[in-house]
Amino acid sequence: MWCRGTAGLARGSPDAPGLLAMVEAFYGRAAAMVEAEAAAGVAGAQWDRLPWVRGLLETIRRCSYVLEVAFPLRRDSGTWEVVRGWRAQHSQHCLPCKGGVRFSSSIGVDEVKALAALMTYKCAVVDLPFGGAMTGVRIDPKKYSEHELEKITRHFTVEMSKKGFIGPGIDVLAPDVSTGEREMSWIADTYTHTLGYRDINAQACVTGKPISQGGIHGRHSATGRGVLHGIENYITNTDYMDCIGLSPGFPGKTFVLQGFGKVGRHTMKYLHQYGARCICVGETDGAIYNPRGIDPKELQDYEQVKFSSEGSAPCCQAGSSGVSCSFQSHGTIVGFPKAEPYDGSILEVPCDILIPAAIEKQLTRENAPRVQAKIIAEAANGPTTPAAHEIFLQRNILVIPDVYVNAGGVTVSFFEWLKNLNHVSYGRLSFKYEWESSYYLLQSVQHSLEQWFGKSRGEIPIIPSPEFQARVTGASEKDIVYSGLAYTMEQSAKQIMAMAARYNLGLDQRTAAYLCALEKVLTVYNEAGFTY
Ligand SMILES: NC(=O)C1=CN([C@@H]2O[C@H](COP(=O)(O)OP(=O)(O)OC[C@H]3O[C@@H](n4cnc5c(N)ncnc54)[C@H](OP(=O)(O)O)[C@@H]3O)[C@@H](O)[C@H]2O)C=CC1
Ligand SMILES: O=C(O)CCC(=O)C(=O)O
Repeated sequence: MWCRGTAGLARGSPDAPGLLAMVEAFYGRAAAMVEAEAAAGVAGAQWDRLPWVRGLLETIRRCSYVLEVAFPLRRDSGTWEVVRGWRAQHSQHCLPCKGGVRFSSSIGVDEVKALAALMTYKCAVVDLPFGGAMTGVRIDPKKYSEHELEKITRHFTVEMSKKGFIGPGIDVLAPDVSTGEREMSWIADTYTHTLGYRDINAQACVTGKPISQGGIHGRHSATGRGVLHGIENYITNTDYMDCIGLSPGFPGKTFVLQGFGKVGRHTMKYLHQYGARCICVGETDGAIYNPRGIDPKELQDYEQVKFSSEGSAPCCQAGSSGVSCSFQSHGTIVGFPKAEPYDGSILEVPCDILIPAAIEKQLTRENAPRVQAKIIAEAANGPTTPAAHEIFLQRNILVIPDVYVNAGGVTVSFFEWLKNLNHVSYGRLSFKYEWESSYYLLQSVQHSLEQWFGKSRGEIPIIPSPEFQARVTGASEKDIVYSGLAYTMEQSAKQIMAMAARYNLGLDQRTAAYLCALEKVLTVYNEAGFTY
């Protein structure tokens, strides 16, 4: 295979200042490549084909709807303030739209539009029947009490309900930065008791819920597990590893993680389980380094120290579900005793795999030349600017793009949504039947052997292998979810790699992933038609 594709390098791209400009630059590159081939493939008069395809591509690029909300909040202190937020529905080529809810003091309408567009492309890459959406609420959640956060979440949900920006068939929300099960639970409860009260599927208006509210086993860890599989599909591919000069497989590889939140901590756990060694973790308030490796469980335990009855440290936030909390927390990785504090830029630490799992625009024209990893797995959305993307291509660094590698979360959200629409958990109807089928199968093998060979030496024992035994007795909803997730990530990796080969893109997997997404969305628009 070609390590350095000719197509990707030909077009330079300015280092886009904003996330929206970045996503549009990546989109524009893929759109320009697909245009001619797409025009050749559509029906209609020769002269009309290119304008038609260009019209479709421009329609896909633009965000379809944005709801801007401003509402008053009475603080616990008795003062008032106005909270602002947005829900963007980037594309309705498939319904419902799907995407997370972010609480951040730096979010604005353009970031929300960009993140919604990424959701459209991501869902298409992993073949989920959703358009893309995103919510941003401009608050610093650390400055609000739980009671205030609940009021904000519920108020925002009501506003979205009134305007058709939430509903199981319209627009389905999910966790993102600084939101989790607790907020999803408030959203589900608010919607089902207001606009959704006559809808038996109302719970499916949001995913990432606690199990008691219709959540699914495995959603917590889904994005991290998806990142594991996303990297696995490349790191076990000898062609790609030869290109970047890395031996295949996880064992012995080192990695650096930025962001020890919901996505980062699970990514760290799985990579560690698969034999890779985390040597550096960075958070907003500091970083830690240990070249011999940092144990993910020990780090998590340090961050969330078990509650001691006399203790007085603040209660943890992670996994918050509204129920009383049984942990005390350092609330930080800083001070972890089995690592040194690290003062430099963690993105530049020598390692095999760099995993930005925090926020956007971390890898830029400025620091990209100093990155020393061979693989960058974009667990976060939009961590790499277009200029950095070009630098990584030139430096033969493999970037596994966000629209593929962090799609595990939304994939399992899809499974949760289906579970809610089906009103039954995965496997409930079939587990016992399958167990009995396996039992009867073994029994009939035993009887057949005994009929053939006789029973002179007693019954012929049939001993299931541990793997078979575990499969028939130990299957759970989580097993089914994990297997569906692994399958999805594997299929999509194959599609992206095939696309990269078709367009001679070499290591430019981002453009290949965008091309996969574009082809699929284009097909929907082309076959459905898109104007009145
Ligand atoms: N949750 C999900 O299912 C999915 C999330 N993503 C993406 O993954 C990323 C992380 O999301 P998620 O884990 O859910 O969010 P969380 O809020 O759970 O965690 C984010 C973590 O990153 C830390 N952080 C923020 N800024 C920086 C920084 N500049 N340097 C180092 N650490 C930083 C935060 O610390 P602090 O709290 O102190 O600011 C926090 O610990 C986002 O880009 C999100 O869009 C992608 C797919 C799915
Ligand atoms: O599960 C979802 O719908 C969205 C998850 C998410 O935040 C993302 O994929 O960026």
